[in-house]
Amino acid sequence: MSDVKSIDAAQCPAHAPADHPKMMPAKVGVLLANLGTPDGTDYWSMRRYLGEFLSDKRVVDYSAWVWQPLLQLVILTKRPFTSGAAYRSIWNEDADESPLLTITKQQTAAMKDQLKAVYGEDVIVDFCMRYGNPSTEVKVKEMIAAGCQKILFFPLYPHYAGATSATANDQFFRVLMKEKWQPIARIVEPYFEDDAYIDALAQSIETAYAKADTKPDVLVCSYHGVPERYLREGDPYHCQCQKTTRLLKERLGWDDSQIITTFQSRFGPEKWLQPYTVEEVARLAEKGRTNIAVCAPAFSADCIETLEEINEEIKESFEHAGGEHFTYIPCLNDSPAHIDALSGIVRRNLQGWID
Ligand SMILES: C=CC1=C(C)c2cc3[nH]c(cc4nc(cc5[nH]c(cc1n2)c(C)c5CCC(=O)O)C(CCC(=O)O)=C4C)c(C)c3C=C
Ligand SMILES: [Fe+2]
Ligand SMILES: [Fe+2]
Repeated sequence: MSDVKSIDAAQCPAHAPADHPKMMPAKVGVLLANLGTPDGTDYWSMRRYLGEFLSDKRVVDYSAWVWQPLLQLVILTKRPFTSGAAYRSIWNEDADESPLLTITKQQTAAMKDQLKAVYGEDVIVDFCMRYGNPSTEVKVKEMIAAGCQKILFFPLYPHYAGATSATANDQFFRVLMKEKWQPIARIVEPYFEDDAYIDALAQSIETAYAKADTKPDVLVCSYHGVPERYLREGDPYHCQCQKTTRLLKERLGWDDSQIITTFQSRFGPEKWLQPYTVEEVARLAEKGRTNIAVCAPAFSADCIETLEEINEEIKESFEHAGGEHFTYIPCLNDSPAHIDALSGIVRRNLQGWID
């Protein structure tokens, strides 16, 4: 059974008058964090979201003097329309929210169930977003108000990137900076080589291959890109992606001809990590590899970049170049193998705090 050490007002008789702040029984918080998503597909919802996201210097690191006029006067007058249309094509109309939000809620509910079975009521599980809602600030404050004296912060990105994991962590610590009584904090490490994560990916691929009418010639592992310069400046994201593909290849017992690494979602004029997925799938089709599968191991949940970019734009590029069969393999989302992997990572990281 779990045992969270606590202090309460009774242990502090000298300060027990009526105005003593209310002391909750001590809990441990597990806060899952993803990127964020717009509240709606209209121009202003899109502009608010993109404005916050693209003003983050961890994402676009140009000097504000150069970048902000371009962003505010050019990019944010056009992109909210084009991105809004892309989001509309994948929007979860029933819940009136983006798929990323729906799936993150499902993942959180499944994690809550698993961790409650182990730790009972002593662990509180919730999620937050780096941009938009529910914000990191609101969720951290809620956890503190609920008595979380320790918080495990878990950015749901298998691979570390300054533009994702680091900025999520920055935001978490920015919130803690304002607290009189700061909770003890831990950050979960990137899990790109975690056995259970690789196994969950492998299982999803084996299932998709077993269902396919004809076995794909090649599996394209398409990772979200970053500017190539970020790699030269020390960001390990590229190497961690390459390692995931290698481990996946070994786990599947395949050779180099059966699986490749590519990068997608290029933004702006700079050179990004290569090869670009959109070009590589066309090259594959031209070389006669007309039956391909594509998976997206860098995304813990399906989102605009997978459901729209891969399954619409990239598929179109492949078919335009003569490709015949395109299978998109969904992200791990709330699949039992994924939830087991994530829960295992959380349990390892809670050791010493709660047993
Ligand atoms: C402009 C630079 C961008 C960098 C660098 C970048 C890195 C990066 N992003 C993800 C994961 C996601 N990105 C998503 C959407 C998205 N990404 C960018 C730009 C950069 N990303 C934009 C402008 C957008 C919005 C959509 C659009 O207008 O094209 C999402 C999906 C959000 C959703 O609501 O569905 C995810 C997830 C990673 C992993 C990464 C670097 C490693
Ligand atoms: Fe992105
Ligand atoms: Fe590398």
